[in-house]
Amino acid sequence: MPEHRAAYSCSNRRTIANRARGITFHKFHKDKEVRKKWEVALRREGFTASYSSVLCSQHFKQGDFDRTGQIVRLRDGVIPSVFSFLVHLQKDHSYALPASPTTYDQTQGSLGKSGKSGTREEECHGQSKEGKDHKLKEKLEFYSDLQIDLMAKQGNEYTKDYREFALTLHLHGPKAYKYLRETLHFPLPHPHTLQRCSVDAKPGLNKMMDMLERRCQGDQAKYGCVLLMLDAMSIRKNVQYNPHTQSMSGFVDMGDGNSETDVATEALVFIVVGLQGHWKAPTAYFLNKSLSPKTQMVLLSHALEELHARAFGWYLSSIRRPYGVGSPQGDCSSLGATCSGAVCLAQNLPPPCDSTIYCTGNLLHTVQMAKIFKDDKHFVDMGLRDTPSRILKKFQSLIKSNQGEALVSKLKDFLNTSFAEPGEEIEPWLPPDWKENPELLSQITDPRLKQWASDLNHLWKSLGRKIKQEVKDLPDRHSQIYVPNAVIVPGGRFREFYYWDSYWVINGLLLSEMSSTARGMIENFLYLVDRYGLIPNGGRVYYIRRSQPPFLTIMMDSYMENQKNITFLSQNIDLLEKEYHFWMTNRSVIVPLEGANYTLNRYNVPVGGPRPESYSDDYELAENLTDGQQTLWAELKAAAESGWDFSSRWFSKSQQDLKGTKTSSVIPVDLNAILCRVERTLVKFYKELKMDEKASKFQTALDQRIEAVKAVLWDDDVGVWLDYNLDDKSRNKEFFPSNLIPIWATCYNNQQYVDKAVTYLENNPAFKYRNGLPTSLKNTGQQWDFPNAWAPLQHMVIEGLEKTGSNKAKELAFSLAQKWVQTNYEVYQKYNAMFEKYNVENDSEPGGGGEYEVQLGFGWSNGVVLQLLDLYGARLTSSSVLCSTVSWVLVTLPFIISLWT
Ligand SMILES: OC[C@H]1O[C@H](O[C@H]2O[C@H](CO)[C@@H](O)[C@H](O)[C@H]2O)[C@H](O)[C@@H](O)[C@@H]1O
Repeated sequence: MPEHRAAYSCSNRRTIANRARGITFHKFHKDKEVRKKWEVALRREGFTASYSSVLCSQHFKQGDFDRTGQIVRLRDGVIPSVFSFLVHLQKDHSYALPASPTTYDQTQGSLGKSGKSGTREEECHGQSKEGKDHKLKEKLEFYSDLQIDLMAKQGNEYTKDYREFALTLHLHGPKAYKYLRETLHFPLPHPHTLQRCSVDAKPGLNKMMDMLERRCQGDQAKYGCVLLMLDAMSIRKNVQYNPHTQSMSGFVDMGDGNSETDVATEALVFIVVGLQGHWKAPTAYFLNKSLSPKTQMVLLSHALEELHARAFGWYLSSIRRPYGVGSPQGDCSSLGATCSGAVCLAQNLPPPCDSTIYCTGNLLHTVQMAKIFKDDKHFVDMGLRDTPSRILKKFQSLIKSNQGEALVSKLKDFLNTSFAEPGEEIEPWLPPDWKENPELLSQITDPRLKQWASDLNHLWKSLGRKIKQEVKDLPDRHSQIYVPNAVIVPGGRFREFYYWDSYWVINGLLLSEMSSTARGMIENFLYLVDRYGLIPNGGRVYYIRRSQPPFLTIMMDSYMENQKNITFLSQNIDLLEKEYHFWMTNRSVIVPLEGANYTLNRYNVPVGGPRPESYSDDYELAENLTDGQQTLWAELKAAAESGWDFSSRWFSKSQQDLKGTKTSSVIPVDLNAILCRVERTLVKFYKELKMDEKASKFQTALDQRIEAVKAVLWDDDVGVWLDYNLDDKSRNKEFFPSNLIPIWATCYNNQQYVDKAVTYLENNPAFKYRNGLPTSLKNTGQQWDFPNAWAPLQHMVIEGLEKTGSNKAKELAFSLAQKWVQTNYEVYQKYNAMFEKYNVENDSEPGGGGEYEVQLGFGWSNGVVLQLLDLYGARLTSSSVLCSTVSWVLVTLPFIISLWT
């Protein structure tokens, strides 16, 4: 009767050679109970020993044998314990790489409960799950780059790679393996043969990562969006000698090459699960003994970094912790996650956008950190000359074959050949509604100001841009976001539209009688709300997950005041409301104060990674932080969302510099004032549209906000509105022009607030500067601080004061307008240019500081000057009264002298 070797992967036979090596063969024990134990020890599903089943002596420990007699016998009751299991057989017992389809399904289930998986999946690609067959097909596709090699295999020899592939495929999906082998007749080894193959399944990262990376490059949509699972489980102490690899296993092994003497009692397994496409891949495992939560976190962040470096887009990590080790809450919070109980879902922040060229990945990191361009924005504004996946492939091979100095020079060549210069995707655009002599010019008395206003009117032509059709056709080759209508850009490095800048641009355009251009820009914003649910900071993909101060409804108000186009309003009112809801859903927070709860808004951008357009600055700023890098980067983005990037306004009390930026802890006066004005405008719009229910809904929202602004932001001692800090539970007493924006927004219900605030301004040292109202009184070197002054802030303060009805306020308003116009005019005379910001301290100088050179152009500065000339055209002068007297004397002196002589 033939013998059956019962042990998995055992190839020993009764041969002379084996007998010479001392290998003996042993029948299964007669005793039922002992026999059962042997069967279990074999880990063969459904296996029952028959009379002919045998085990060779290599599956027993030395001490299991009684060698006293002539025949080598097994001692009574011993159980075989030495096996070289393939990893997929280890799963039920110890350190298995969880590869069965059930693991995947369970994962889906647990995520489903938390409500995260579905949401992420939809957010990522918006598709639903597919059927079983499709799953199988996908598994096969997953390996498609290896199929050609397989079909080409000749002869009986299986190469190492080939064996590794076969083992990995079998591990990954036995059904797929069977299908390939039996239905498609791939020359794959029989699963039994496979059992004899040794596999390099050592702890640490395995080759799956490489395969995934290849897959991801080929199909970013399907493979770029992944979930990283970390599973920790207890294992039985089990030290074994593996004759195939001639090594011992069972000790602590972190895959770092260090030999440990402790026996492993725990296994950590990392599995990458495709959120789109139903695939999963075990990518790493570690054997350890009571791993500290901190080390677990280190391993997890390495795994995340690995994904990041290999250009995987979105990822979440789900952590199942072993019982009784550490506090899940503490561990998860270091990753910015929230947990409950022993199971927690750590959500890694999404990157600024999904592009593995413009927003995440090794290419972005390498180019920006090589500092090839003076301004990081240069690289992320370049278009691609080829598909993203081909460009990434080229980059990978460049990296592989070049290091050190050679890399930078090769990178430059690569950028020259694979990328287009910034701006090639847009063309200059002459606004068709541009007019030589808008009515506004005739209202300006000072001839020099009149000429200047005419120059500014001409500037619209140089700031007009139309996005080329190719951006619409091949969006993934451009960082520029497609919008249907041409735009007026700020200028300089800002080659795309900016959200809040456009409010002052549109106001200026309306004064220049260019209402079609203004309307086109508003339509673009409506299109963006419709498409993305928010208006991005600016017209680039790297701005897509953050916005800017919400001016859309107020822009529409400017347009409506000018054009009275009720049809346009009624066609788009829903989108105005949709944008409002974005802010209320994603940027609101409940502020508990003195026993009441108030709903107010803040800037908050839960998005990870450095800002792509300022990558190296952000990266270096956070470089020495042991934890909290992601948090700092998110806070910097929130500051950018405020439009005040950067400012002492967002610094925390304990750290008064850029590293201390904690924007999301601040309830900003200006944001809430702007939303007050949005709510008031929506009430007005709905009344005009005779939609009373909606009007009263927004009236209620407005009333509630006015109450909340009063309770939380009004400070009766200081006599003005102040930012409220959620961490310190206190108001920031520093001067900022934003403290006065509620006047502009009419976000109060009692005139006495205005009177007090006017007195506050009049007595504030900030008011004394002859070149305008500074952004703050702190000189931090940041651009939204002293000594810089910005057009939008001057405008909101001046227009607010002007409309209060108080004479004192109107006087202050005019005085500020005169200072601002004069400063801008003097700088214009000196540099023949308009700037984005100005210096209140030094005469005739633009502003400075911050992370980039001061820019010329400049959209909002032009718009604000035109607005002030419209408001006070008959009174404003190009120089101060003293200066104008002197210049009058100088002009008229020769005439006087001639009369005299
Ligand atoms: O590149 C750095 C930052 O540049 C922009 O901010 C500044 O310019 C914008 C356009 O004029 C303006 O809206 C903003 O208030 C300025 O601080 C950009 O908006 C930022 O997101 C970007 O990080």
